[in-house]
Amino acid sequence: MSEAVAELRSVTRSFEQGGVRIDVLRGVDLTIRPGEIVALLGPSGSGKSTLLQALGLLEGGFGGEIVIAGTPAEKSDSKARTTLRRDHLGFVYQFHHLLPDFSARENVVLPQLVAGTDRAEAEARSEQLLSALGLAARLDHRPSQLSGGEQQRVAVARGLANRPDLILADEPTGNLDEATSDTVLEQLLELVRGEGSAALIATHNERLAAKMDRIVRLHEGLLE
Ligand SMILES: Nc1ncnc2c1ncn2[C@@H]1O[C@H](COP(=O)(O)OP(=O)(O)OP(=O)(O)O)[C@@H](O)[C@H]1O
Repeated sequence: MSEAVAELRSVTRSFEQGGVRIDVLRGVDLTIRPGEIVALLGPSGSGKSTLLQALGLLEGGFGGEIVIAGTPAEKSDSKARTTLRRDHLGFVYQFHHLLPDFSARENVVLPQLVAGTDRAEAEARSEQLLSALGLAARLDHRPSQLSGGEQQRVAVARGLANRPDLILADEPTGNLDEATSDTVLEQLLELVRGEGSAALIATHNERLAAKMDRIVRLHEGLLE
């Protein structure tokens, strides 16, 4: 059996607001295997973003165990978490957060340079990913010169740029119209499968979730 790319064991997270405590995650267990594409479903406010944040290693405050590529993250210091994130994780958000002053190509090149890839290789990788997403003619456009669906595709390319073992996607097509959302998600799934990455993709959309390998649902703080 190959090692899990990520594991949550009895993960908890509570928030306190106005003296009221909400237990958002109440003991979540989840194992994601290499190459597995998992849909994370649950109503608004059920904790999907919170669960993705547990795996994203940027936020604290979680109980239980979070294991990325065999390394228990809660026992790692912030430098080690940054390394884990850089070496194993890729992120795609609902709103693209592209750098407005950089071209599509540069937005995909930059995270690779940060990770130590040389520029020629990073540029080739960016062109390959953006072309696979139908953006070969948009490499030098800035985000403001791209449509919403095109911007989101650049964000997908950026999330995949460093060949992560696990993509964490929070409503990656949530701000797009239905037809565009379907196209972008299909392309995301095809690319992720082609690359052999695993993915955890939060969505409200059952139809899109059905195209993934497995569905997990958040209900009252637990996965079912
Ligand atoms: N920083 C915070 N402080 C207080 N409460 C929070 C915080 N972050 C999240 N919550 C609460 O935790 C619950 C789960 O939020 P979360 O964003 O994880 O849900 P979600 O399933 O992703 O929702 P949506 O589908 O609407 O994006 C919500 O009730 C939210 O108000």
